[in-house]
Amino acid sequence: MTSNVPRIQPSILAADFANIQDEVARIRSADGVHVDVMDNHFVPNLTFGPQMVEAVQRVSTVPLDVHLMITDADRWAPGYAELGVFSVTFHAEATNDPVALARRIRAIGSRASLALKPGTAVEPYLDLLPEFDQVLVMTVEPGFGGQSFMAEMMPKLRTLRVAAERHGIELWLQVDGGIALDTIAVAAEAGADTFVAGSSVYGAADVDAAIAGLRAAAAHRH
Ligand SMILES: O=C(CO)[C@@H](O)[C@H](O)COP(=O)(O)O
Ligand SMILES: [Fe+2]
Repeated sequence: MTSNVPRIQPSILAADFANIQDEVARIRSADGVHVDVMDNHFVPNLTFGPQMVEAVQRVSTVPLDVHLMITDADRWAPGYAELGVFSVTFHAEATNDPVALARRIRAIGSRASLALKPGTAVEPYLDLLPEFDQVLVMTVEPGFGGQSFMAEMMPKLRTLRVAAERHGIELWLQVDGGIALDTIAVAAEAGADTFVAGSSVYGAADVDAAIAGLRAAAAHRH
């Protein structure tokens, strides 16, 4: 995945599941593909498991950014790293030991990413940031695409950006939920550099134009 910012990662949650190979090919101009794994327990929705992630990995020309919305991440997340995906995101609310899990994911060879639900404070994690490659600040309640962007999450991004600079680390700051042309600049200005976009990309008539438009709107603020 390019380390050039801003990075745009369309979410295949908004794609046509009956046509997934073409849907993944359609976003080849993006910086990655975001794959939302949901288990009907951590969130009230059910999507894919490792078999589907492996299939997407086989046909994708862009790196896979796997977002695990599952309980018991300590048990299941390493298996996704073993598929060879670029990045594995697990939720802070779903692990007993985020540092140990991040170390396992990194040792297997994927980037380790920590996600925070809207109600989860960022402060307890600030001293641990060097253990992670990315932090995902959710800007909707996880579970569904097509929800409204929560601008009140922006202080978390600012806090994370300052803390990453204090640590002197290259931490990717990802936002997920309601990212569109009218919200991406706000998130970029608050410090995000990596943007998940489901409906605003897959719902567009011209997917390449949507990706380019998002990139331009976010770049404006960097
Ligand atoms: O993780 C999630 C939802 O829980 C996301 O990745 C959604 O897929 C984003 O969809 P949009 O809000 O961009 O439509
Ligand atoms: Fe997601």
